Amino acid sequence: MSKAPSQIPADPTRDLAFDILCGVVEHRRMLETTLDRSPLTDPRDRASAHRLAATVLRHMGSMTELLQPLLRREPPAPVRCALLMGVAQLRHLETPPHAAVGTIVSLLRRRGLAPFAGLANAVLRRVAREGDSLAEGLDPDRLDVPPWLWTAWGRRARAIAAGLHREAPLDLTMRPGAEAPDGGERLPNGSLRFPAGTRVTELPGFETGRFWVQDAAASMPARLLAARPGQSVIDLCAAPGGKTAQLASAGAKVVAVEREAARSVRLRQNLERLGLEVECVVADALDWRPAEPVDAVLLDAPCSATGTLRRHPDVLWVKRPRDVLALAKDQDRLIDAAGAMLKPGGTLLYAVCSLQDEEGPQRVAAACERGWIHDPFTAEELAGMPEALTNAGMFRTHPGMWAERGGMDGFFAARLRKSS
Ligand SMILES: C[S@@+](CC[C@H](N)C(=O)[O-])C[C@H]1O[C@@H](n2cnc3c(N)ncnc32)[C@H](O)[C@@H]1O
Repeated sequence: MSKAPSQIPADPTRDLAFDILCGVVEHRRMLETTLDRSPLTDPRDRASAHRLAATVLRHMGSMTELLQPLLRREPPAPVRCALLMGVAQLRHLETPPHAAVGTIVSLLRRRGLAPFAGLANAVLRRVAREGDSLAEGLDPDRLDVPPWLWTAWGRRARAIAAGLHREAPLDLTMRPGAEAPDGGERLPNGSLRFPAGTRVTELPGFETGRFWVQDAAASMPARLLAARPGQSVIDLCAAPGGKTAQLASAGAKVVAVEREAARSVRLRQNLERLGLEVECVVADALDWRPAEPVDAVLLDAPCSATGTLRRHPDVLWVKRPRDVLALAKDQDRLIDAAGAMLKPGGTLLYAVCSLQDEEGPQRVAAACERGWIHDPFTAEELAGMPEALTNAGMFRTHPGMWAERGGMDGFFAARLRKSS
């Protein structure tokens, strides 16, 4: 007999994970957007919901394939999301089978999908019993990446996919001269690495601003700009401020330009915690211009963010090829806006957290056709991360690099000079 709704146990964590997944699958809504809108306040519940949803998104292709022989017809999208949550609990999150099945059956009843509760019960029990044989012969690396991305990544695809299946560690950038918290691994590029799941706010020195969170690869563009004390630098597209903090703590006079007012508040809060003085401007970098042209601009341009898929696996299923093309056009416009802020001969450090050729090497080639001069990075400049130096003197990483150390985000950077 089916239970009356009042008898169904509440489970806000799984409800939120379900909402996140339906948002991604049905509306191409980013995970953070649903999380931001959720009324759930308990940080542990939010973290659990995030973990469950992210696990589904990381393994979505292979888990969908595993379910295929167990379904006679295609279930509605929300039911598929619930089934995937069940499979993730059984196969990737070590939830005991009775809880993995029971929680999904309850979820379907709570969410007005009671007619599918029997199906979920039968299908998930089979996955619990026969999951290993059902998974035999599947290629998770290939299946968990949408075909357009697999093709675009070419020879890097398998290594990137393997990186996607690992949870990202926590990397910190230290303020110059600050004492490092115990227990971290010092990486060759200078970042400090802690295991995945480490809570940054609990590390000694967080409140007093001795460090900030920044993936090892993400710390490289500002390191490569090598700002000098007193040098005027504009940081375009600045929030939440990891690169601004690097430039300011190197002693540069930094103006940080951010278009979104809410993100600019976060930028200011982060800089305040770090005790760094920076002029923060809320403006569109396409229109804003400094009073005087400057020596250097760092442009960390908005992009598809495919380089961050270890932390944001929703990117895989939300972004489309046409998004990459639109973002690439925006990047051309931002590069030329940066040109209008620079002195003749000034330096532009263009960076994106993208793995796509269209956002990266192709933008540099297009900029050179418009009169910019590409100034290659040298092996000495990239001594801390030599594997990231491309033959053309650009900086490029992907999540499969440094696999034995826990990987890194995908980033691209190149140095351009404004013609004199
Ligand atoms: C990739 S994030 C920047 C990350 C940041 N540089 C850091 O290291 O912490 C891109 C940022 O650019 C901002 N943005 C996008 N388009 C912009 C524009 N035209 N002008 C200024 N900021 C923009 C977004 O709001 C977002 O905060």
